[in-house]
Amino acid sequence: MGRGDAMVDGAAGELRRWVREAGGCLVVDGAMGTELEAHGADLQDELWSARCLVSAPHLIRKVHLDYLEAGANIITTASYQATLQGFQSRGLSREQSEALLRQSVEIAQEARAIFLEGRSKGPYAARENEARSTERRPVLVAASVGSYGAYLADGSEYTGDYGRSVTKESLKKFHRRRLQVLAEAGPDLIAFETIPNKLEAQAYCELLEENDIRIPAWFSFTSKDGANAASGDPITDCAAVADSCRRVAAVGVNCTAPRLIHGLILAITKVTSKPVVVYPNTGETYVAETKEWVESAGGGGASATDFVSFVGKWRQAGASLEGGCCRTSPATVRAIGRALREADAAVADIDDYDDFPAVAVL
Ligand code: MET
Ligand SMILES: [Zn+2]
Repeated sequence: MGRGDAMVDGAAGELRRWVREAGGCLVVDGAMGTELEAHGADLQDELWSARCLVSAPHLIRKVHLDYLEAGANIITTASYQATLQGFQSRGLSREQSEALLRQSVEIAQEARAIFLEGRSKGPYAARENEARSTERRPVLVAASVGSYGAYLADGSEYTGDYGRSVTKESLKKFHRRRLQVLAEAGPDLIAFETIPNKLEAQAYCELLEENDIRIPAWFSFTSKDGANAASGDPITDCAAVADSCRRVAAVGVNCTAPRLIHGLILAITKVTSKPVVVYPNTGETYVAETKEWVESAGGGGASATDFVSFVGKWRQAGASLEGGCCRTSPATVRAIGRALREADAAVADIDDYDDFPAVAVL
């Protein structure tokens, strides 16, 4: 990390300020795609959740609002699988496609406005206690950029296998305009999600620089073994790429089994001091052919309760942004927030002991 470089603290520094304002950690929302499906949306389509940008924007707004009500500090837009190439292959014009990308950000901003307004004058007596403890909590919109594998819709975000013809330049070309459009829509953060390999992280890093994107970004990788990104590139190599990029504010892992997360946090914190973001799935496996999630061979699936039992451990290991990915829900996010508050209260208690004479600790 180029210390002394003002921009380094620009991106990571701004995010750190939000983390501080939230009391030490930020709650990221849960799944968008699978939550839309849980509400009855049919996403058996190559555009997946992006399909709802066209057909059911009100549903997307509802999911954002549900996560805000559940205590999320960060809501992630429905642009994960929204690409100009994907929309245009469906016959939409370039203008229409760009408008849909912008709308993904606008829908989230609208949900935030409704949420904040409701809190200032709305009837939230029943939520009073909870509202008070989170009164000044930051509420941020992260524009989702799914990996190239998400566009391919063949599950390759979980294998990192893009084939030989895909180069850093072709990845840059693929993501460039989409990134520009999303950035121009004015989100607070850009979430590069389910990155399966080092090459794509390098491409993003160069794009952020070349396009002078000043919105703090996070790079979030997928892993199947707890030590490497999905492609087999060591997670430390991937995190080091993110660390070297001054526009990157946080580094982490998403859509990965909960049981693998602890080791990954420990590995990532070896190579970067940037904030760490984790938002695992429930531990099930995605089958691209049928577009379904199935129980992983040998188990490993985590119920909401199991998932939440990990939260404090991840916090201790160094994660300061936590949420959920596929198959998690507002209930998971509510439980994550509660577990994080408990973990931080426990740490505060231990700190208090320092003020007592040693004998009092015994
Ligand atoms: N933010 C995206 C979503 O929850 C991430 C999907 S990972 C396959 O829909
Ligand atoms: Zn996911």
